Parts: sequence; C-alpha cells; structure tokens
Amino acid sequence: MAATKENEQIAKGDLIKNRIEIRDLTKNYGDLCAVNNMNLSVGNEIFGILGPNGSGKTTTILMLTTLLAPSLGTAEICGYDIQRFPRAVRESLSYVPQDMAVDVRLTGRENVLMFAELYGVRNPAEKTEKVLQVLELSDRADEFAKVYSGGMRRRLELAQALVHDPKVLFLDEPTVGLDVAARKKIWEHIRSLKSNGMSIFVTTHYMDEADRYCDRVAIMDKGVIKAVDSPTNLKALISQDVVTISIFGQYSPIHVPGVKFAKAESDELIFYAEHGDFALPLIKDAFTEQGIQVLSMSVRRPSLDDVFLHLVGTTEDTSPFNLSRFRNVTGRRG
Ligand SMILES: Nc1ncnc2c1ncn2[C@@H]1O[C@H](COP(=O)(O)OP(=O)(O)OP(=O)(O)O)[C@@H](O)[C@H]1O
Repeated sequence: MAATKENEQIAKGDLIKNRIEIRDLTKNYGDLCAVNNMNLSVGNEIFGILGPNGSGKTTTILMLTTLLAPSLGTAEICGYDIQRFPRAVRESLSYVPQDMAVDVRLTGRENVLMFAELYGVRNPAEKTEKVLQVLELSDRADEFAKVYSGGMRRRLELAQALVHDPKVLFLDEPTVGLDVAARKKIWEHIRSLKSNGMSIFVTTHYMDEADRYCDRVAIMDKGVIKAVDSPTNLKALISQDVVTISIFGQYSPIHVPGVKFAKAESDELIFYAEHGDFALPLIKDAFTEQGIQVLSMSVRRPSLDDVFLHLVGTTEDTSPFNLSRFRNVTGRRG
C-alpha cells in the first residue's frame, strides 16, 4: 500500500479511537458456518455476546483479535482493518481468554512487568505499579501468584491486559468460576474501564450479569446474531408475564386462554401469560381439576434468560469434540 494511503488509515485510527466495526464477517470450518455474515458496530460501552455452546462467540473474538483469518468479510478495530493492519489492531486491543497465562511461579508484579516489557511499554515499572493499583493488587503485588485467590488471579490477568493502554478489551467469560463477591468486583473494574473510555466486548453465560452490567447484548445462535439491544429493550420483546408454578403429581398439559407453556425446570413449570395475575387462579384450577396439588405459584416480569429461551430455545452444540482445536484455543498441550 502506498505510504499516503497507510498514513490516511493511521490518521483514521487516531480518530476512531475505540470502535469495533464488523462487516459481513464470516468463518467457515469446512461445511460448518461458525460465524455467518455478522454485522455489528460497538463503541464505548460494555457489549455482551450471549449464546449457547458452539454458537460462534469464541470464533468471532479470535477473528477480531487477528488470531484467526475470516473466510469472508472483515472488521475494523479503532479504524484499522483486521486483515490489512493486524499489528496496529493488536496494539489497540487486549484479549483476556478464559485460560490466560499467569505464571504462578512469579509474583503479581513480575507477571505484569513481563507483559509491559513484551509490549514495549515506556516506563514499564511505573506502568506496572499503576495498573496494579487500579486493580487493587498493590498490597499483594510481591507475593507469588500461586497464593492468589481466583478473583485476584482474574484481576492480575486484567492488569496484564491493561498494561499497554488498550482502547478495546475482549473478555471471554471474565467471571466464570468466581464467587459472588469476586464476580461483582470484576464487573466494577470493567465498568470503570468503560467510564475511562474503553470499549468492552465480553462473552458470558451468566444472564443476570449481562442484564445488570452490559449496555447492549447480542444474542447469537448457530453463527447468527438473533437480536442486539439493551437488556431492557430485549426483555420488552416478551410482552407476557412469566408464571412459575410448582406442583405435586403427574400432570397432563393444561389449556387456559392467553397462557402458553414455556418449559419445565426441575420441579417447576413455567408459563407465559398475557396477564399473569389474572391467569394464576385459572392455571391453579386447571391443575386442581386433574387432581394435581399446586404447591406454589408466582408471577414475574421476563428476565434475559426468558428472552434467550424465546430466541434460541434449549439447543445444544452437537458437533463432535475437536481435540486439536481445543488445544489451539486453550493453549493446552499433551
Ligand atoms: N478449529 C475448528 N475446526 C472445526 N470446527 C470448529 C473449530 N473451531 C470451532 N469450531 C466449531 O465452530 C462452532 C463455533 O464454535 P465456537 O468455539 O466459536 O463457539 P462458542 O460460542 O465460543 O462456544 P463455547 O460457549 O462453548 O465457548 C462450533 O460448532 C465448533 O465445534
């Protein structure tokens, strides 16, 4: 590419500091289309991507972070095309996969310093100190990472990822395996990164967290984005109330006008009803007529979980387990 064109692209990158622009992005693995013609535009927000196992979330992130070549389409990160300017793209972003490399034989500080040096950060020691402070690890920075709790390790991974001042942050399941308090803390840090101007692209299986912390959410299934909106607007897609009922005994399907069966969950049945309060006694009567004892009933407004069920159902990835792909993605050997 001519120098002027390259300069134009770099100048554009400076202007579009933290945007992710995805255009017709597609990835085929043989006959399987893992990501199908994705179009998205993400800015300074916490953008959640939800989908069942195998829906294409990791494949999307791997393409956006230049670790996997798209089959078709492209994307720009901070104005840089992922295929034409992979180096500038990598300098603009950070990616925290589920299994990141924290060397447990090093201290917290040494782990971050190593990343600062790998990235060629100016004043690496100073920058390391700063990110350790931001992530509330300064007090324990000189202890070996092997004695850190799960939440501290996750924060250390974030510190490593932040040491070169990325504009865009990709997080794969940032709170998986952590206790409630540690999960809350991680989300507080993610929120404050957003307040400081960063764009966050995050996958999670925890619907309640996506609901509470994401500004917008994309629901993905079989490589396709089914819906993108704020959690509030997504929940408004289900205009009905959700009725949960717990019963004792074998039952047959019931027929109540304005009431639709949604799913059975352990010992509870879930229905959608146009007017939940009105439907409650009618549902109870329908079961009582069958000689079924109703133990408890409740009505609530729909959650993101209900939207997910409504758009995706309960499908599961049935493609065969691929060991070499597992090792590639997780960096495991052996
Ligand atoms: N290297 C590969 N070779 C062949 N098929 C692959 C490869 N990587 C992923 N797939 C398939 O592509 C589809 C999407 O996988 P991907 O890992 O992107 O989904 P995911 O939504 O991230 O799933 P999970 O929530 O389990 O991490 C799956 O059907 C998967 O089996």
